[in-house]
Amino acid sequence: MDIIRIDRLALDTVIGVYDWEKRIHQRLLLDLELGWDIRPAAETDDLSKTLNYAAVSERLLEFADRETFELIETFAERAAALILAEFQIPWLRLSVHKPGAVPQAQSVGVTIERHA
Ligand SMILES: Nc1nc2c(c(=O)[nH]1)N=C([C@H](O)[C@@H](O)CO)CN2
Repeated sequence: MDIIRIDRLALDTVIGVYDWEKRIHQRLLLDLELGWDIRPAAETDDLSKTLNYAAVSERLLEFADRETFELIETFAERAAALILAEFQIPWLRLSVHKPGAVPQAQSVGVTIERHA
């Protein structure tokens, strides 16, 4: 299985367990590894035969803009389910980073792997 990557996709969303967090937007950074066979696209040089990373990114930005979350775990699971279902991806690994959540850390986060 080949991998199509999206690195450090920046999203602003309402996320957090504390009351003050429910009144603001905070930045999340996503790393995605999306399982895909890239050979049909490489052989034909045809975008329609591959997974369009721009379309995936746009869908995630829209999702983050419309929804609210408490936990980054919830964000990760729901984002993974959405991408698996809508883009016919067999497998993905998704990391969600929340920069600044712990002042002494560059970021905190979760990583999940899911199959369709
Ligand atoms: N495992 C988690 N721990 C914490 C989360 C979370 O989403 N998952 N969230 C918070 C707060 O929202 C924090 O980010 C505020 O700074 C605390 N722990």
